[in-house]
Amino acid sequence: MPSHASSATTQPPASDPLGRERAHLAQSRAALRAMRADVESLDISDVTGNWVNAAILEREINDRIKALADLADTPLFFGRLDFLHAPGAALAEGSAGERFYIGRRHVHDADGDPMVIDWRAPVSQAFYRASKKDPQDVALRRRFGYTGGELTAYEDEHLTDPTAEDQAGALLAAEIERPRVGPMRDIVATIQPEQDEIVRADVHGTVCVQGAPGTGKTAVGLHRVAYLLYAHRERLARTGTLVIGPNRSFLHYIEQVLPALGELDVAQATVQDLVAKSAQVEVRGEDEAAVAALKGDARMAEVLRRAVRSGITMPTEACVVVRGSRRWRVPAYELEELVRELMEREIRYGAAMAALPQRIAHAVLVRMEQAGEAPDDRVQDAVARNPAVKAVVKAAWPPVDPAKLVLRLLSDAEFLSRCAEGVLTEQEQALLLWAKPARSVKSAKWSPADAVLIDEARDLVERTPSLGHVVLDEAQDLSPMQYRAVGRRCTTGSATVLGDIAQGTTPWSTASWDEALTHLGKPGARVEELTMGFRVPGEVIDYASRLLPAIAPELSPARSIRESVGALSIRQVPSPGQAVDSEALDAASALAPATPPQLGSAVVDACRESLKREGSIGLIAADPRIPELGAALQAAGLPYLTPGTETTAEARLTLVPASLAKGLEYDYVVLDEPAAIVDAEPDRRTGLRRLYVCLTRAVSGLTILHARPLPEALA
Ligand SMILES: Nc1ncnc2c1ncn2[C@@H]1O[C@H](COP(=O)(O)OP(=O)(O)OP(=O)(O)O)[C@@H](O)[C@H]1O
Repeated sequence: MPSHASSATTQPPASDPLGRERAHLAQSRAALRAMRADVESLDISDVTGNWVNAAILEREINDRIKALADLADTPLFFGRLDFLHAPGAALAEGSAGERFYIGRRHVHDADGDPMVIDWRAPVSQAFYRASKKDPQDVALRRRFGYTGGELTAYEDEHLTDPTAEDQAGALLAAEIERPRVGPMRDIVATIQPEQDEIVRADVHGTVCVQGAPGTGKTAVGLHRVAYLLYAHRERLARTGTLVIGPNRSFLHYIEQVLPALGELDVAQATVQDLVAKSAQVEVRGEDEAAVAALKGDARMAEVLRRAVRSGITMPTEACVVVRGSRRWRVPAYELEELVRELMEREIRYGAAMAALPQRIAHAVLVRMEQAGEAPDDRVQDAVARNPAVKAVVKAAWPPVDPAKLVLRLLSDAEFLSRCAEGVLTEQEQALLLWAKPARSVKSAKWSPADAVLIDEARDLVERTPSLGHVVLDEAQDLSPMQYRAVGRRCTTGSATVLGDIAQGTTPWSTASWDEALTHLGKPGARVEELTMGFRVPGEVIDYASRLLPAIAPELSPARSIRESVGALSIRQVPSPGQAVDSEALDAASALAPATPPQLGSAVVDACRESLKREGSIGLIAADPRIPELGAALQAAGLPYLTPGTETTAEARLTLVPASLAKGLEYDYVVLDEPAAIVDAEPDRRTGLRRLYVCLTRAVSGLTILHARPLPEALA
């Protein structure tokens, strides 16, 4: 079997297979260095005519140099495929019997022959999908283990040999259990078949992924963007890609994954960032839950549609255009017809406003022609700009400022009632109105939900530009109006929607994916389910899943890839004079759910214990308990970070408010007082869902400390 590695001059003997693989790695590294040196030595002085081109080219070259960087602590390839036959003429890279090394990026030698194949190339797909049942012509799949940047082990699967025993699994387990320090890592080496199906799904279709905590939804979404950028580079570079996450600390946690895969140009934002930017208002206010839920209700779209069009007025007088010595008259009934016709067409308000003067001018031109004149396009444009025509347009189809319009809706009861009639009840209308109406757009205390309304109004006036692909993570928390806001940013593109109904913690959280996809404007999109958990140990996920009947009865519990015994520890901290009898505690907590100071010191002890192990530690607690625990950690001399700050080998403990825990993970989690986490939410189901999120953040171990009784299902 020909191999590019075999051309090496210092080839170790066949009796040292690992040595041979290391030699191929060394040669690949040298080839990558040569590729980088080629780019660095490019002289662009005579190909760039002006400084703008030069700047663009220079940026592209710099990006290319960055993309060709050799990551010191990961080897250039993580796998090898030996095919039995020619993979097929349609495959871009590869020929009969050849051996392929699969890695993060493509590396070729001086002759242009591949040393490492990009994991996204068609030929690499077999690395993720081939199985004994369907070997896809793969004779051998080899997975490499590594420490730092050096290969230390390998594991073989002989897919076409029925007598061969599989050893695969240990490296995957080691990869998953590798202690977490720093931001989220890529999973290219160990993407699983069910995940790969989603990663490589067609760019034209929207995919929605329901998955229990830790099933790899975020990882899959990020790898999907990287895959799509590889497969449709030009198109997506033009239209743009965007990853939407729930908050800044989450975005910070995931921000290194795509650059590590060589993708530097993917935008990241929260829904709030996105709409506040386009709405051009400062968000400084908060709505009460009921008000926010109503503002996020899809019915608001109809209210806004009516509001935007509320100023349209039928002309009652003729339009008289004077040109030279002649006067041209378009009667009121004809103007009305033009306005009605535009109203019936489903075009944006602003586009119709721009079309109306041209329509009126056309009516004038028809009259000119009837009178024997031969006006051309320039005359039509001049007529469209005529003050008489402008005056008619301004009165009939007045300009709309989206923020001012929403301000009026929320302050003017009569206007709101006109726009909301038959859509919202009177009580609902009353709920929407500001107690103290704002004077101006600038001084108004806009809430996040208001910004979404303004964004919707803006889109009714002027089409929001669409991106090529949008990944929407933690989607279950979006309101229908937020789904619409995301949907209009991918009207001509596609989306990957990731979420878990059981982790919905907003009052408006998604009840069904079909409904959510309809609001997104992608009805009928494929819904896939991921069921294998990679984060949470079996014992912990089983424990957390006891909450499912109360929080999402339609979902089945996730399975875990690992059964690590002893991963879960539950400790009750009795306070002096307080019975540990749960009935008594229930009665006590109903009155005043105070938490004894002993809990704080037990929590500090648990943190100290966890810090003796390797990896990151998250202390998760109800938001109101954070100041007290922060003080306790400080008093004990334990330095801690806040979410979004990168953990390092020196600073490994993060104090996490329950409201920010979603999407994050730590090797060891110390969970403070579950009852307080439940109580911090407006209703019990949301509280239990928040607790479910917090219980499922640990990779290796979870310690729960409580003084108050645990919620029933967990007791
Ligand atoms: N195929 C895989 N190989 C190795 N690790 C994986 C794999 N899939 C997922 N993981 C790891 O499992 C952990 C959980 O993944 P991820 O955060 O994507 O899950 P999630 O479904 O988004 O979880 P949550 O619902 O809690 O947000 C991460 O550390 C991720 O790197």
